[in-house]
Amino acid sequence: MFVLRRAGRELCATGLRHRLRPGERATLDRRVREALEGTAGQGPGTLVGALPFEPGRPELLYQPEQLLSRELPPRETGTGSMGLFSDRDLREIPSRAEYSAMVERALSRIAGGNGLRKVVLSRQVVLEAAQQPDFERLLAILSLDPDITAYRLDLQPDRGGEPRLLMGATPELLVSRSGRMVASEPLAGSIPRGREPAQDRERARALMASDKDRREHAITVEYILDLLAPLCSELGSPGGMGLRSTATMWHLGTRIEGRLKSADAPTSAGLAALLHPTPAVGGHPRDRALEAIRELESHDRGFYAGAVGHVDSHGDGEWYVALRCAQIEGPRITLHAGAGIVEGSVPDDEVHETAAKFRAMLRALGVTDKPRQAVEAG
Ligand SMILES: C=C(O[C@@H]1C=C(C(=O)O)C=C[C@H]1O)C(=O)O
Repeated sequence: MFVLRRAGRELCATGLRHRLRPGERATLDRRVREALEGTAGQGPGTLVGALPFEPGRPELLYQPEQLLSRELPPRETGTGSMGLFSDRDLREIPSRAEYSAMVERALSRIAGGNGLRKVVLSRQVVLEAAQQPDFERLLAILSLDPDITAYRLDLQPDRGGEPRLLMGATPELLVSRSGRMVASEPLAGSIPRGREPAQDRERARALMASDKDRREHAITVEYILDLLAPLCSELGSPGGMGLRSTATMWHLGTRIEGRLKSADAPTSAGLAALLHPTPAVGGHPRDRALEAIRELESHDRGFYAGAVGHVDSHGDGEWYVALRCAQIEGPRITLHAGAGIVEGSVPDDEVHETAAKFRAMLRALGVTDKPRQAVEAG
């Protein structure tokens, strides 16, 4: 099953009819067009799926058996919890001290003058549950935050056995295409929400005023504008940079909108492949950042920080950055979170930022106070 659920709308796909032919990421747009032409008139005219973080790894993209797009009644808002981990423990990989040391190493590289300006480093929280979570319920709880898009992706849609899933609640639009209109809404520069309203407002103000976060943000916006500019006749960010929030985080965000020069421009999947990974999840310059991530991170990102979305036979569709997610394999749940490092980043702050980014999923899973303190401290 594949589900994408956001304010008032849900796209739900079941079954697998045709899997996209594997190939180089640079050929994704062509392969997507071929698949949509080859299956025209048979089954839904849409492919759904995800791109993994690593550009060299195979995508998971397929034509489903059924596709249902429907309006949803206004969402309930609030928070909920599954109470799954009452007496279980949680492991942080790498440990906070090791993550902090990774950030130091990244800062040395940035200062080292090889051109690296930004790198996003991530870490994991691994939970061993007593039982496999109820996926429907987890998605429903994640969907209570009106500022996110909740998603569910079966990682082995054509195989039986123990389910392997990616579920999450992302605040970030990588790219959407509707006819000639293209949009992207990168987020970069973050601070955890405050517990009290006055503290919360103060944090938002501090984020907007932070030179380090503004630089981190600007790198991402410039990168996306540079890549989209050759394809667009009009392109800009009319609203400029502003604050975005989720139930647990403040972010700096910019909505970028453009008009494609030609109807033959890349499909939404092709645009996702062009932009991904942006400096919001990789770094800048892209290849240097990917090299640094491969050397400094010891875990596999899989689909975390990749892109999840859909594309139809007109090329339309939307792709979200696969953030705030958990990979679920039976009772084992792996959460991922990362933070952008630029000159001026403070290792301890990045530890706290990543801890806060785990919160939405940990709360939904109902991790009890003991492990929650371990992750939420600060
Ligand atoms: C990498 C993550 O988030 C990304 C990094 C951000 C930052 O460094 O400020 C902000 C939003 C996301 O683009 C994550 O949530 O794991």
